[in-house]
Amino acid sequence: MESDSFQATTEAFLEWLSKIGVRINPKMTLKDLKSEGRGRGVVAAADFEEDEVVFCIPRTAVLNVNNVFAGQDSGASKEALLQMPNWLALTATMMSEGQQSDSRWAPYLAVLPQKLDSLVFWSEEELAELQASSVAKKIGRSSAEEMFTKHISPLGLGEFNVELCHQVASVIMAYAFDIPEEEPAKQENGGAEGETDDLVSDDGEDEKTILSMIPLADMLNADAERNNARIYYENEDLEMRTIKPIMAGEEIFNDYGQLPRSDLLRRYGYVTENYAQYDVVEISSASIKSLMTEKPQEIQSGQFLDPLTSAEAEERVALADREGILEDSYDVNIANAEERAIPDELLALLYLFLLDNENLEAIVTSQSALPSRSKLATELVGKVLVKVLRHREAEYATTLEEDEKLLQAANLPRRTAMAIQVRHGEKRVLRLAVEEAMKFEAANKRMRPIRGSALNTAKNGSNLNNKRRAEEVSKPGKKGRLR
Ligand SMILES: C[S@@+](CC[C@H](N)C(=O)[O-])C[C@H]1O[C@@H](n2cnc3c(N)ncnc32)[C@H](O)[C@@H]1O
Repeated sequence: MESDSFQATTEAFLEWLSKIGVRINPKMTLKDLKSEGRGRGVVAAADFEEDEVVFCIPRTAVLNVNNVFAGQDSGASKEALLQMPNWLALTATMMSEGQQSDSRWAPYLAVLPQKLDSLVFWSEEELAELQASSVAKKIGRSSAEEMFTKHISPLGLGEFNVELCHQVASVIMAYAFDIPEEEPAKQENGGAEGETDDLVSDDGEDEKTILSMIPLADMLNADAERNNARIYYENEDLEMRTIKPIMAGEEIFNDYGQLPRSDLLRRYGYVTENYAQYDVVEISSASIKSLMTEKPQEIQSGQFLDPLTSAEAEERVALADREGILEDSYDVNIANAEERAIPDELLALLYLFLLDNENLEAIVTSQSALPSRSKLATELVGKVLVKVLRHREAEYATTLEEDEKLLQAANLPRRTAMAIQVRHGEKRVLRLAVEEAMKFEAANKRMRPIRGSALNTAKNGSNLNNKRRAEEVSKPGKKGRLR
């Protein structure tokens, strides 16, 4: 029976862990949580205090390129692996270990899943349910395949096929940790220059890290607000410790990061409501430019903003670039204590598109600079932003309300339900941003004129004298972020 073999594999894994020196707090258990949709998970069998060790893993038990090739100074395989990005080198290493029945890590490899629900495995039809979510363009299936063929195929690992590579690489994406490298190994690891390792995040610090599979540490599930443990790397051993008291019967959760559900689905193949707070929608600067150039925009009934010519739009885009606020796309979020829903840079781009010629020239010649956020948020910027956000929402094939109805229906296939949750969350982000943009009320005095308008625009803008302007500017010619 499947559950018998699942249990037997778990037991063999636990036995192996103790043989290789992993010390496990007897108060933790590794449980079958399949009925709750979470595979295996770590559960407290008795109460834990805050900062108690759940388990301790010697570095030698970790599966990474250094440990697999420990003691081997050079050699064709190792040399080839060192030329690859980290995630690809680990993929090759795991594939190689997976083909050796006497692999030191065999009982560990046996508990790893054959397949996840991460987006790389979705069919075209399933992906279509994500509608206009930007995540659909970030899966990178074919670029990964090019890498497999270029780097892994020539290694002659016996069984090579692209599906197997995807399987292993997706497990790495969902299970691996980037851990600080040990001192003696410092010279040994690293991807080829110029090739980025975008499967895992690097904290951006100088510390050298190595992508590693850490047996048992990767059996912890995660669920945004339920995080109650974390891994510490400072010691010789890697330690999983509680970060708050945990009661008997509670699951022990790691933290996979503040991921929007789109990315959680892409990388880990699941979503939960607790991640909705991190949902995000991308607004491309190209879409804003085309809205500003394509036709007169009705700002409100009978009042129109004339389109810019392509040359005028280009000039403003170049200025945005010079001012350091041009991005390919801007993330609109759900506001929280650390972050605003609508980024300053997006407001600044709209502001530059909407400035009248005199005030545009003042910025071009560095007589004035982009103002602070409160002054960027003019009534006109708000109205145009509402258009941009609604235009973005219209790119999704269904409405927020239709998605709500669909989500209430029982028996949706798992992937369809997850896709609807993602696209529904993104539409909610857009609706909340519209509410915020509608509250913008800073004066429009520097903004381009609106035909048939009661909006307060050019009448003050054209009279603006330099003294008044100087009150609002920060350093003339100052470049850079507004935050
Ligand atoms: C690091 S592993 C955790 C161990 C995993 N449950 C197992 O049985 O191997 C990450 C994977 O666990 C699953 N997972 C983690 N947290 C989850 C959650 N809150 N709900 C559902 N699945 C979860 C997802 O399949 C994810 O890709």
